[in-house]
Amino acid sequence: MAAQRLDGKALAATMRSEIAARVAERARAGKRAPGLAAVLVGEDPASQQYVKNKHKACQDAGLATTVHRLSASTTQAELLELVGRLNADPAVHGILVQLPLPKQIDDGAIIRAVSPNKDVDCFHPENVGLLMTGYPRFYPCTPHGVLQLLTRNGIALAGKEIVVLGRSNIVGKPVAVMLMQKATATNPAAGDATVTVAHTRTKNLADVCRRADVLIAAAGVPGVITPDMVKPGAAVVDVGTNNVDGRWLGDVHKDVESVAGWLSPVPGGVGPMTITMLLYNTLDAAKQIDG
Ligand SMILES: Nc1nc2c(c(=O)[nH]1)N[C@@H](CN(C=O)c1ccc(C(=O)N[C@@H](CCC(=O)O)C(=O)O)cc1)CN2
Repeated sequence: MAAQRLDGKALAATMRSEIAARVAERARAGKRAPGLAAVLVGEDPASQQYVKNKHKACQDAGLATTVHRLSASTTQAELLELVGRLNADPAVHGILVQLPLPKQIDDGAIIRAVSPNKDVDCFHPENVGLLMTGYPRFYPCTPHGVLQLLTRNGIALAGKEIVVLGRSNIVGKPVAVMLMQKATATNPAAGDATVTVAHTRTKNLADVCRRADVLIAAAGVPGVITPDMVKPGAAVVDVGTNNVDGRWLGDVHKDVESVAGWLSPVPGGVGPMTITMLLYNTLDAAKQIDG
């Protein structure tokens, strides 16, 4: 039997209208529109597309959004100067610097320069620390999108065996932390699950993955999860967005469809949720800053 679809496009549309309604409510109360400043350095085609999609999603939901496009030869000092101006601008509640950055720029220095109060990507070490210790200021967008996709489809996580394939700072590490954390009133996006983090050096990777009730594939390797690595009926979330010859391919092989109980597609799964959770965080930042 074919897996049920974890439809990120449909859930993103629902959540974006919920966000738009809350933005409209704030406008009726005389509050300033939540403002997002996106910074794009260079001409990487995928990054250009992501920023364009983020900008449009913000506009559609009634957020105030600006895109700052800088040339590929921008220096670190020039980028720091722009980030400093955005930090000081009261109309900007959220700042996102699209990654990856060109080689001459130290992305860690830029991430640390964004005000933690406006860090809607949740990449700043202060926000990572708050997330890790169970007092999140923001939730990182892709991990939060994964949790929403699972929980809003009725997939219970508490006590489940979850395997995360991938250990990046953007996805693997934070999604593992969120999935294992105890759910509390101050930390509702938490899974209460038993989590194993696997990666390219993991021994017996297929055996480890097959233990999972929920498998999160975030390795960035097209088709790396094959049907023999999946427990029958498991929920499989594909975080991979690999552009191969102009086509978007996930980390999950298409034949997994016949083994899994639930499967998120690529495109149309986690990607649209990542953008939605950015809108969610920008609204949240506006609430935290303006009330
Ligand atoms: N500052 C950030 N940089 C990067 C992040 C991030 O969260 N913040 N994540 C990734 C890229 N990313 C968001 O920026 C992202 C990747 C993919 C998608 C997406 O919607 N993918 C589509 C397929 C592509 C398409 O149709 O255009 C999908 O899966 O349906 C959105 C955002 C690295 N950099």
